[in-house]
Formats: sequence, structure tokens, C-alpha cells
Amino acid sequence: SSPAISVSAPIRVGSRSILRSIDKNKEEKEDYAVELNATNFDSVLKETPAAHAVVEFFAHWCPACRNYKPQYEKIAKIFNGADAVHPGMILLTRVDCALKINTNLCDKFSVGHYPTLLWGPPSKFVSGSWDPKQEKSEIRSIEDARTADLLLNWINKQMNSSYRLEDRKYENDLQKNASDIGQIARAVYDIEEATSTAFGIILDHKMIKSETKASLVKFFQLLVVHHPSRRCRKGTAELLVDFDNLLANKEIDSGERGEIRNYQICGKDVPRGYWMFCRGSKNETRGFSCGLWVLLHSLSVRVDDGESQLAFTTICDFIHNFFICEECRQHFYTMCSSVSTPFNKSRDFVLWLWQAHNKVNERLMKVEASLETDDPQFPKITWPPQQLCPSCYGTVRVDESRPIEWDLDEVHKFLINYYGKALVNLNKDKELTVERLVNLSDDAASSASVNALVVPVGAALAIAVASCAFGALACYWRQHQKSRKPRRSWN
Ligand SMILES: Cc1cc2nc3c(=O)[nH]c(=O)nc-3n(C[C@H](O)[C@H](O)[C@H](O)COP(=O)(O)OP(=O)(O)OC[C@H]3O[C@@H](n4cnc5c(N)ncnc54)[C@H](O)[C@@H]3O)c2cc1C
Repeated sequence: SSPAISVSAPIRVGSRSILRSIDKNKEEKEDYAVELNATNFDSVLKETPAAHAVVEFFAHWCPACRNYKPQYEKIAKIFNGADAVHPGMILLTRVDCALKINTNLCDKFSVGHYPTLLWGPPSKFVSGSWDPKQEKSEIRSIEDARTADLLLNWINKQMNSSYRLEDRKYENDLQKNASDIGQIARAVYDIEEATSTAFGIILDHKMIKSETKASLVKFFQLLVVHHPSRRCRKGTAELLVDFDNLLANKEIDSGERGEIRNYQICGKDVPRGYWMFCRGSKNETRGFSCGLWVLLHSLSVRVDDGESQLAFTTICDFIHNFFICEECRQHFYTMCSSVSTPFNKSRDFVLWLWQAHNKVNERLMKVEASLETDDPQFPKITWPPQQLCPSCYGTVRVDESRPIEWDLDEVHKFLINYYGKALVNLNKDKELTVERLVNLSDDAASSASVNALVVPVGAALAIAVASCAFGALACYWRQHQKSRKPRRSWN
């Protein structure tokens, strides 16, 4: 579902001004920043799904504010509303302090000059206030944002992001443009969304039990090392470290979830509540299950030969224990169980997953056609289509009724490229490397005497150490937590 922002056009007090603003919008370009006033300020900021808000306090008579408006609008256009280039993350708003109704509101936020820009979590603005002298406020003043570029740079610094003014809206036009491999690039958002959604479902349905915990820990280890999104790797690593504490071990089987219920596995900006690559043309189609497939494929192409069997069993167990669609998990598990020889090449595992997905596609082609439950814009196909990977097709396919003669080397090459390189991490952060982890752990060691806490050696740790096969990273990380916690901060 797309983020619902209840107010998308400027709202002013009085019906005449509403009409004026509508007319103005027709004549001029639409305003993207949401205009707030004392009556809707709290409700809009309370309801927004965005994790961050910018409030511009201005006065309509102020010439500098009028000149600033096009700059501010450029940024609002990128973030505000479901059709924005990067929807759902930041809400840009403005308050006209020259309107009597807003006098108290502007006072509460210590507006001393126009325009004043404040940044913070939307909830902190609700019934909130701000004082420049106040320390430790989550609301911060944006000092130098005279131009759209400067404002976006400031935002990028806060969010560790790399948004650009030139970013264009992602059009999910796979069907129209099936040969465009670039479409997959934005799927990293959906993988993050799927990871966070999966974790949310696991918690909501109290699925962590003594008999499923080991399988979840193994899956987390796989994510720590091979998730394409850095913030999910980081979030999962931190979760793994604190798993026993967060889970309140003794309460697992009683269904309690301890502190873990508040944990955001891919960081505080995810989930965002919408899908990009996996957005269906109807609300109920695609979304999570599509995101989960893309996550699994992107994991498969990242594992080494030596990890392939463990990655296979980890994914099979994860789906079996935690994918709440009964038919899907049963069917997938049957496919898993039919594998008799352990994988010792990642290529075989990658191709197995591709084939398994195609088997599901082929089954669903028939089911969806008879029940008319398909997404008309995204019918199930045997994948990849020839337009996307001509070389995957060993021979030119003249007769559609004959089985495809796949060139498996080419399919493998294609999958590695598609779910590997092409599916890039859009966050420009430094990579989480083994070296960095080692340094972090050393840092933690040097400060151990001051702020170390003893982490109980619980079942999760034993399981984690016993299954240290996903590269050095997860293993190293988990083992170093035997006697101490690392610092919370990663930077
Ligand atoms: C493990 C698993 C098992 C499932 N089993 C069932 C089931 O038994 N019954 C059921 O009704 N639904 C099942 N689903 C859901 C179903 O497969 C689809 O995810 C859902 O119908 C949404 O389909 P979609 O059009 O978004 O494409 P999806 O099938 O979700 O695919 C997502 C994207 O992956 C790419 N893709 C497609 N095929 C392949 C392939 N072979 N290899 C690599 N990439 C590919 C395409 O870009 C596609 O857009 C399962 C989902 C998962 C994750």
C-alpha cells in the first residue's frame, strides 16, 4: 500500500483561501510541501508514515521566503506523496507564521527568523516545542539550506543516503520493458521491505519457539553476511549479538516476545509501507511474496561454493518455519526434500532456486488463470523471458509449445549479474567488511573495562558457533560476543 498522506494540497484557513489555493494550484505548478497550520499540525505529523519531517516556518510576506520556495519545493517533490521519486521517507511541510492562527505554534518552535527549517522525527513535533538552547532535542535546526542542493546534502548527511536532485521516479514497467535489466536495481528497497516485513510477521505471529529458533539464527547469519542491503546486514548483526537478551529467553514458549518486538531489523527507516519493483497493479497482488523471492535469489548468488549446501538448508528451513502461506511452505519444502545430493557448487544452488521458482510460476500460471487471481499486468511467466536474457535460450524458440532448451551456463551468468551486480546497494555507506568488524571488535575490547556487559552464553550463541559456516563474518562477529557487548554505535 502506498503511504497515505492525508493532506497533499496546501490547506489554509477559510473557504475563500482554500478556493484561492486550488485555483493557484491550477494556474501554477502544484505545491508538493504540505502546508500545515495550528489545527492540522499535530494530526498530519502524527499520521505520516515518514520517519523524518522537515518543517519550514515562513511568512508569506517575506521576500526571502518567496525566493526560497522553489528550492524547497524541489526537495518536497522528491519525497512527498505516494508518487514521489522516493516516497514515504521524509515529509516536507511548511507553516505560515504570518497567519494569526499559527502565532502560538511558531512561538513554541522559537521561530526567530524566516525561513526557519527544523528537522526531526514527526512524532517529536506533535504537541512539541523547540528551543535552540535545548540540548538533547531530537528536533534540529537545519542551518545552511539556502539552495535545494544544500538542503538535500544536509538530509543525505543525516540519513547516510545519496539522494540526488536528478533522481527520477522509478516506473515499474517490467511488462512494457521486459528487456530492461536496470529495473532490478531498485529492488534493493523491496528486499529491505521484505526482510523487515518477514521479521514483523515472525514477531506478530509469535513464531520464535524453541524448535524454530535455531533455524532463525542460521537465517540471520546468512543475512549478516550476504544481504544486499548494508543496513539489513548491520541490523541483523546487532540483532544476533543481542538475540538472547532481546528475546527474553525464558519466555519464548510462553509466546512473549521481550524487547525484540521493538527491534527494527533494517534500521529505523524500514519498513516504509510501499513496494517498488514488487508493486502490483492491484493492492493485494505481488508485494511481500515477490520481495521474498528477490531476497532469496539475491542471497543465492552471493554465497560461495563452500556455503551453498548450508545456504540451501537454511533457506529451506526458513521458508518451512516462517513463511506463513501454508501451501507455499509445503510446496517449497517438498521441492527442498527432493534434493538428494548436497550442493557443493554455488552455481548448482543458484540454478536450483531459479528452477524451483519457475516450477512455482508454472503451477501458478494455471491456477491464476482459472481463478482470475493474477495481476493482469504481471502474469506468471517462465523466467527470464527471452527479451531479458536472449542468450539463456539455447536455441531460438520458434514453437512455444516445446520445452525451452535453457543454456544453463548463460542462465547462471545472467542470474549472477541480475541479482548480484545489477541489484546494487543504493546506500553509499562504507561496506561492512571483515576488517571493519575486526576493528569494531577491537574498539569494543579496548573499552571493555568501562562499558562491557556480560552477555549470557545462551542457546543462540551455541547454535551460532556450531553453524559458523557463512564466511568469517557472521562467525567472527558472534564469537566475539561471548564475553562482551560491542559498542552500540557503528560510526
Ligand atoms: C518460497 C515461495 C514459495 C511460494 N509458493 C507459492 C505457492 O505454492 N502457491 C502460491 O500461490 N504462491 C506461492 N508463492 C508466491 C508466488 O510465487 C509469488 O511470489 C506471488 O504470486 C507474487 O508473484 P509476482 O508476480 O510478484 O512474481 P514472483 O513469482 O513473486 O517473482 C518475483 C520476481 O522474481 C523474478 N522471477 C520470476 N521468476 C523467477 C525465477 N524462476 N528465477 C529468478 N527470478 C524470477 C521476476 O522478476 C519477478 O518479478 C511463493 C512465494 C515464495 C517466496
